[in-house]
Amino acid sequence: MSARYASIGVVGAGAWGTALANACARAGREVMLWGRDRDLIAAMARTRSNPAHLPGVVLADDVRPTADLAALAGMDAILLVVPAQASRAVAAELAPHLAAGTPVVTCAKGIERGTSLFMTQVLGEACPQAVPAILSGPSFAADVAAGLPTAVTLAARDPGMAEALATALGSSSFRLYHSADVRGVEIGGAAKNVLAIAAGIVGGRKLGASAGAALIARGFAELMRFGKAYGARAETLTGLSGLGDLILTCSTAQSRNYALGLSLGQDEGLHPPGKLAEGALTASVLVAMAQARGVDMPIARAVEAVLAGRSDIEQAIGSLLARPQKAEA
Ligand SMILES: NC(=O)C1=CN([C@@H]2O[C@H](COP(=O)(O)OP(=O)(O)OC[C@H]3O[C@@H](n4cnc5c(N)ncnc54)[C@H](OP(=O)(O)O)[C@@H]3O)[C@@H](O)[C@H]2O)C=CC1
Ligand SMILES: O=C(CO)COP(=O)(O)O
Repeated sequence: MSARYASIGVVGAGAWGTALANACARAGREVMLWGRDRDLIAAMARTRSNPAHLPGVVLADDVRPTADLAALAGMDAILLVVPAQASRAVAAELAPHLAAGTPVVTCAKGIERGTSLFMTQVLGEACPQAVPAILSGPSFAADVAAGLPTAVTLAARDPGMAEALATALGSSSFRLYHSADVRGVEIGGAAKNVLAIAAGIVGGRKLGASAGAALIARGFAELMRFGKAYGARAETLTGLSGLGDLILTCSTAQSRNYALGLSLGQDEGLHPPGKLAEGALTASVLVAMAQARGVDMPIARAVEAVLAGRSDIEQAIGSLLARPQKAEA
């Protein structure tokens, strides 16, 4: 066992937090998994499962569920796995329990509404004594929990820390590539969710596989333009956390963002209700940030207009198809 990062605190006992806790245990780490719902945490400890968020998955023996954030004090590193819009509040609650210099790896995919801040920037404000990092890439919680092969990227500004964390958390089935391009990794995860809603709409409207492929390619052009405008490296955007996650999330209704788009495309409204679809929350801030830097994102704009009720699906599709044909860029 690597001496570094032997103990990991996972903050957030949803689908992804539970899957990551199991992945960390598989990598030989000692894991504490925090959730806010005391009843659910007690049931998880008793039944060694999380039927509320990840049914059918057995919690690894080395994962200790807790409802007490203070119990995470002294953990070598923290994974913050709550929704993007809840990350500031939860990080602020966690802050008093963290030693200076503790890495906090955000695993949420989104941009904070109201502040237009990326997830590591939110962490920097809410938990200033922590060292922010990000984990993102093509990885459904159910696949990771089942031990199916997955590969994601972990980025920290200090390349040595990124590599040590990737080594500590990775295993043969959960492969972690490391990077120093924090901004690039967080942009890919946030933007792809918005574009996945568009892909779902294409699926729901039965526009065909060719249209689906065109949507991914043109969506990727938008992600690249946005990323470059906000300081991402091109090789990150073409990697696991950018193109890799865009392809995954735009391809299957296993994605909650795609499933939301599918429902919109079938004129069934914002279904399935109660399921987290980060893209629906990030769309407006992504579009506003694109506009602020003069980045053209017609697909993201169309998604935002549909979600805001300013456009119906036919108008949104019509506006995209009516755009002037131009050189590919
Ligand atoms: N699921 C996946 O396959 C993947 C998800 N992600 C990302 O991980 C993040 C979390 O998603 P996921 O785990 O799937 O979502 P879930 O809906 O499965 O779980 C969300 C978890 O966050 C908790 N939570 C929500 N709001 C708060 C709050 N204000 N304070 C404390 N806890 C809160 C919920 O608690 P409660 O149960 O009490 O509501 C729940 O435990 C998202 O940003 C998502 O994009 C990334 C990769 C894969
Ligand atoms: O981010 C994910 C896979 O990489 C999960 O996607 P959804 O949140 O759309 O389910």
